[in-house]
Amino acid sequence: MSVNTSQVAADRDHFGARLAKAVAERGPLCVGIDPHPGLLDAWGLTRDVAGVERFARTVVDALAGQVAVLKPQSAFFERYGSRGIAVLERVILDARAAGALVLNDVKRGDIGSTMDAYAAAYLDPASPLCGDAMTASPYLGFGSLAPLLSAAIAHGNGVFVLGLTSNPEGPQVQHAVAADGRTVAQTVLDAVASADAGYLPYGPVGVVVGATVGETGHDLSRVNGPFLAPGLGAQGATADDLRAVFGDARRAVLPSVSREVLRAGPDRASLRSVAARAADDFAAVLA
Ligand SMILES: O=c1ccn([C@@H]2O[C@H](COP(=O)(O)O)[C@@H](O)[C@H]2O)c(=O)[nH]1
Repeated sequence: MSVNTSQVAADRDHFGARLAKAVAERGPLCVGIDPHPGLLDAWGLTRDVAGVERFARTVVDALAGQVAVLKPQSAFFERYGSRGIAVLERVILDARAAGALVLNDVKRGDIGSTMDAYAAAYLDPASPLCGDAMTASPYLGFGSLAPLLSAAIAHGNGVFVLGLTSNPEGPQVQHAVAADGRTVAQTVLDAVASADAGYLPYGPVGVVVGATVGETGHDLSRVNGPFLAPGLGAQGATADDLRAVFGDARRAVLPSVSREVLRAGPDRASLRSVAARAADDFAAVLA
């Protein structure tokens, strides 16, 4: 696919370089901010927007100065309408101000002209919802993501494209074989590899590969972008699974954990210590 690289943000590094720096300084960990109703209960918070706000601001307060990436799961904020979105805006602002990169987990995918609007919403610094990166679905065709990729490059931000997702239903679509004999997921991995060609240490277009997927036989070796690896902890995968899933590609893996860390709250010191231990465990496997 072709992406307009002529407008690369001149004032800061591209996302791959920013992510590599954050991981080098803070360790390989992305913590999800997923205010599940059950977690609100466990934290002694109300199941409403006030509870979500207290929850999310506690996570930011505890972890934004420590972990490389925070990943708010947009659905948990959207469910409360405009007041939930206002909380999300504040989370993005505060987390970035404290030094964490923010990955908006929104999994957007639509026709190209609508993707222009999603690009403006999540990747253009003029938007209050702009973070450092967003998640996107390539299942309307990888080419439909072109507006996101162009905007990401223009603004020094990133996009994580769903490749091999952590859920058990994923293989039904992602392992299906396309007309050229490759699996659907392999076509996504190869398209990501093309989009990131030439970048050092890796490019701004990442791919989601769940730590739960096992050894699928997909070729990850040509991908020159970061891998986001959810599925650790609550979904059953462990640090050791990263070695089996990613093999030699594991230098570029960003492990992502939500519930397993969030269960340590609301005590901030406990959140910090569980996150620090997770980052150390992952670093040992990914070295
Ligand atoms: O393949 C995918 C893509 C995204 N996710 C998201 O990550 C977190 C996982 O939460 P846990 O509590 O650590 O299970 C959640 O926000 C998902 O929407 C994923 O799990 N798998």
